Amino acid sequence: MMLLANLTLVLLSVIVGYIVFRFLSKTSIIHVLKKWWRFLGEKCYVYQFYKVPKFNEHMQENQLYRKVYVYLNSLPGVEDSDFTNLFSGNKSTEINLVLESNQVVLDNFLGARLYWMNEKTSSESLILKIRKNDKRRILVPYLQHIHTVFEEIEQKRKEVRLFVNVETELQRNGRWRSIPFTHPATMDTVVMDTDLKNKIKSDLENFLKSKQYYHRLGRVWKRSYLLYGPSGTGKSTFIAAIAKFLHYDIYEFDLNKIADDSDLKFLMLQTSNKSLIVIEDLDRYLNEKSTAVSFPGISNFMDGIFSCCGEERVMIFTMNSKENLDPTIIRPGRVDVHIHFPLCDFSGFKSLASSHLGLKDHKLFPQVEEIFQIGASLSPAEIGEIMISNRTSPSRAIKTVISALHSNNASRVARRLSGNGSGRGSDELDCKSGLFGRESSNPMKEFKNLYGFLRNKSSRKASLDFDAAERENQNPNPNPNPNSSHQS
Ligand SMILES: Nc1ncnc2c1ncn2[C@@H]1O[C@H](COP(=O)(O)OP(=O)(O)OP(=O)(O)O)[C@@H](O)[C@H]1O
Ligand SMILES: [Mg+2]
Repeated sequence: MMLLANLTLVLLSVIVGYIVFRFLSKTSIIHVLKKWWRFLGEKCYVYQFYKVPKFNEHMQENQLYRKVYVYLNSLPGVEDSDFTNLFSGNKSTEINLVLESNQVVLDNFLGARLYWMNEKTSSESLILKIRKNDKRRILVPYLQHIHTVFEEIEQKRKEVRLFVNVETELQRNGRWRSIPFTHPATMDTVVMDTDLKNKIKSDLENFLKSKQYYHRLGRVWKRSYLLYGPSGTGKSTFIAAIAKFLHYDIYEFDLNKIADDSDLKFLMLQTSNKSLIVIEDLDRYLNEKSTAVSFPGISNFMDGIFSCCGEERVMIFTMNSKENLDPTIIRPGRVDVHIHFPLCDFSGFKSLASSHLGLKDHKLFPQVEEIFQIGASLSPAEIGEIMISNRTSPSRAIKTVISALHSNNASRVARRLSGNGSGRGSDELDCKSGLFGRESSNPMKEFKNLYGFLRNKSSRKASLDFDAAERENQNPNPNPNPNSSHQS
């Protein structure tokens, strides 16, 4: 009897507690209590105040004010402030929160609480309130942190531009012409092995944070990527995605419009930092010797030794094939990361079906998988095109992909029978006709192996190679890598 009464009492207290909690959380009482609590807590400390005025005594704008202002308006704490202004941003859907005058916004940094007030009296200024105990420990790193965040925000706001070099005679306006870069590709829209994509993203992010590291090594702060694979596999699209990801301008070098080595150097010196330096189809220039720039000229350019005045460049070179090249052109240090873009396999097909047709599964998928397994393949560009033209009927789209794969397979077998299909050179010839042979019998498996290779063995290689697993297996003693610690 006693036990039952106790149980009822506990149950009743839980119900009452729950109702009170619901009531408090639905009303503002809990916020009022929190505010009082904070107010009482604040009274127990001694504070120091710093004023950041908007203008100096000569009425010139204080750059620090602008940095702090942009930083504060990006803080999640602005949303919690009692009063916040809403403004439309640069893009039509963008809404910015801007702190109202005399509102306080709270920030946390390295375990310390900091209070900012947007003071608008006779002169505008921002006031920082910080506990005296915390001041010595955090003030300097906190101001550096504000500077870094401000730079990141500014970089993201900046319009990305595409620069192309023009012939010498137009020199009076400079050699670069630019337009806003509005390519719609993003890291999300590029079809690629997810692990590999994440690995590349984090490689880029690590690069951005590595200024001190590169300087300590006495190296130019640049990172170079080689994107190679058959036509239509997404190399150029991936460059666009990287530019968006980094918010970097693109400088695309057309080597046919460059007079000689010193002209190349001159153009490089005219690029700005925080930019992508791109040479598309580098293998074509080198193999066909179609440019007036010499081999050492290109090598020096790739080494980044021209970036005397600015840095933070990401260099990207694309190629259809690494074969038939002088290997020194893509040696470690000159090219840091090799990324293979293979033809589609079944998993790539499924990603395209999902993005282009909204299909996660379909009764014809097993049939598609089967034909991929016997070695047929198309480029993502070809499969994507078929899907776009048949997007009103997913079944028709898949059937068309199946017949395209069948005819690819038939021509592959015919080539093999006629003795022309065994070498990689002939695969590349096929690239030009639009129907491709495969560089490996199972590119995605190869991709995954390669990625596994990167994860397990990158610490021993100077350049990351997403296509080196097989070579690595044949060579149990690869060169040790002195620079690997920042790479993975
Ligand atoms: N992996 C992919 N993910 C998404 N779209 C792709 C992919 N590969 C190709 N495409 C689509 O195919 C078209 C051609 O791709 P892209 O120009 O990037 O190929 P590429 O590898 O640069 O070819 P090339 O070697 O001929 O220059 C683009 O419209 C792109 O949207
Ligand atoms: Mg391309």
